Amino acid sequence: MSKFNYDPHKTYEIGFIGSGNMAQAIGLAFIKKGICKAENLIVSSPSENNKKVWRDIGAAVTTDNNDVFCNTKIVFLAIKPQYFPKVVSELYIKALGPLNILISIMVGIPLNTLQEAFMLKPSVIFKVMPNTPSLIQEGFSVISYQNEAILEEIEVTLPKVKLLMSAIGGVEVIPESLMNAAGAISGSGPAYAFLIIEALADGGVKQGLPRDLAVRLAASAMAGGSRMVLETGKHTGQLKDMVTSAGGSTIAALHALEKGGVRFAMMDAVEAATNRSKEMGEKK
Ligand SMILES: NC(=O)C1=CN([C@@H]2O[C@H](COP(=O)(O)OP(=O)(O)OC[C@H]3O[C@@H](n4cnc5c(N)ncnc54)[C@H](O)[C@@H]3O)[C@@H](O)[C@H]2O)C=CC1
Ligand SMILES: O=C(O)[C@@H]1CCC=N1
Repeated sequence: MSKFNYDPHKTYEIGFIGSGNMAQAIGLAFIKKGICKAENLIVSSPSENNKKVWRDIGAAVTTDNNDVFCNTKIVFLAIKPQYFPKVVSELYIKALGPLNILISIMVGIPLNTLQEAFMLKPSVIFKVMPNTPSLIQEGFSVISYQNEAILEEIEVTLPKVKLLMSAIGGVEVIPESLMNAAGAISGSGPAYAFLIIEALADGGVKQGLPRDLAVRLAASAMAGGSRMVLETGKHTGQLKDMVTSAGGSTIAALHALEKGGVRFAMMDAVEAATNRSKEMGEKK
């Protein structure tokens, strides 16, 4: 077992079981926003991959998940859902230390599966679907908790979870029944945006634009359009009509997009991600 900066006698504020892309997007943002000092943050994963960034900022790094689970107040489960059964089987569930909030960001894994595995008070376990723009504090997290949670207890823990996630972007508490569909848009959505930006840039390159200019133009148009939806509150159709001059260039492009089935494809994408999320949460 390799450990770096790890103090077995210390209680850590925030910990991640799994130190990969999403853990980094959240954890590094917490440190950048001053939510948690690096020395009070601990991560674990079996391999030495993606550990350098954590060492470089001075976080505690270990290969033993129990160093996180048994010594940390707020623990994020940031492993792939496929690894969850093995990970939880190796945790000292009964040797509970200072843990007072457990946040699963694993797509698909339902709250009742987490409850059965950890047997914690329902007000301790949360399911959160964040996204990678959290890294630049432009994320969005949907949050759900167990219906069985006692109101007085959830009124203590839920605000802490909302405060954490709101430090790195927007937050919304929703019923667990909506989490798969919500994650299909907000969790996976950044990947859809990157694909669209890449495709628009390809179109620009085909018309003679330098690649880097085409990418910047595409990304700015997507970012600006998104900000207009979020900040004006206008209907997307109204905003689209503000761009689409009669007989102009935009309507010609929109015609091509509709002919290419872009709307159909985007709806299919959300359905595919929702179904895959449900599938990953099903007990094997
Ligand atoms: N990447 C994203 O945009 C989002 C990811 N998520 C969820 O976050 C979780 C992690 O996803 P990513 O960060 O993208 O994957 P990743 O592959 O980048 O990171 C997974 C981490 O888990 C570690 N790991 C593997 N086996 C382990 C074990 N037995 N014990 C401890 N750590 C172990 C790996 O070494 C790696 O550090 C997944 O459940 C995913 O559904 C949720 C929302 C968005
Ligand atoms: O692709 C995945 O499974 C994860 C969950 C949402 C974004 N990435």
